[in-house]
Amino acid sequence: MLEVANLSYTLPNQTTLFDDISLTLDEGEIIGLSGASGLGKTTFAKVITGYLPAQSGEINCKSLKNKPHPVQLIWQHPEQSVNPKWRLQKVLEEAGDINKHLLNQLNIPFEWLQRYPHQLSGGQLQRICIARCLLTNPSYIIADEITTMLDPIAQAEIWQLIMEYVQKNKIGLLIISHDHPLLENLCEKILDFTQFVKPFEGLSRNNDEGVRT
Ligand SMILES: Nc1ncnc2c1ncn2[C@@H]1O[C@H](COP(=O)(O)OP(=O)(O)OP(=O)(O)O)[C@@H](O)[C@H]1O
Repeated sequence: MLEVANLSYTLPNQTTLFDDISLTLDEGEIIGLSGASGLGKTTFAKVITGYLPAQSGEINCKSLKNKPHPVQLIWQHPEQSVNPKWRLQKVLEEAGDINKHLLNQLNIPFEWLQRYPHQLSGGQLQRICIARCLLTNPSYIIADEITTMLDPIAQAEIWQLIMEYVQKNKIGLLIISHDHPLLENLCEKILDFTQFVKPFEGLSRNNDEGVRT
């Protein structure tokens, strides 16, 4: 089980982004996390996956000190999360030995591996990023707005592939999204990030409709 206890995060300007988050994610469990833009969901994801240090609170799970990290993040913008100068073979090899069966499962033709990132569409490149994540054999995955920029057909295809894989391999999945119908469709429960956020003094944030509050 992945356990997050009393996690808080304060920005360099001393604004507390989120405060006292505690949650658990079991292997095989699928949880949604929603909340308005700018509240700190991506920052929270980066702390859990080790890209940012935990300033206070605790993150516990089996093999947390191992490399690769047992909790892997799939980012919103695939084109920003790969080295544009690397062929996709090198992008994948960074995560582990390339597994042809996995590439087949994700509908990734082997010939794509000789291409550069800009030679794939957004949806195709996101499948490469998902493959890179899965090649690390994660116990938990955080999917941060991973299909927001894709058309509905590419979105449906990606979610079908991920759901099949995580269910078969009992991976815990935290889906961060503004898309409530998607979360209701895929998740056993949905958490509202707003509960972890203290109101800013003298500042405003966007709500889900993009309206300043
Ligand atoms: N290192 C930093 N220095 C200053 N501000 C930061 C830093 N990191 C994040 N922020 C700010 O913290 C806020 C939360 O950002 P974050 O990306 O975590 O929010 P989010 O809830 O994921 O938003 P979205 O739903 O739009 O992706 C933003 O206003 C962002 O500009």
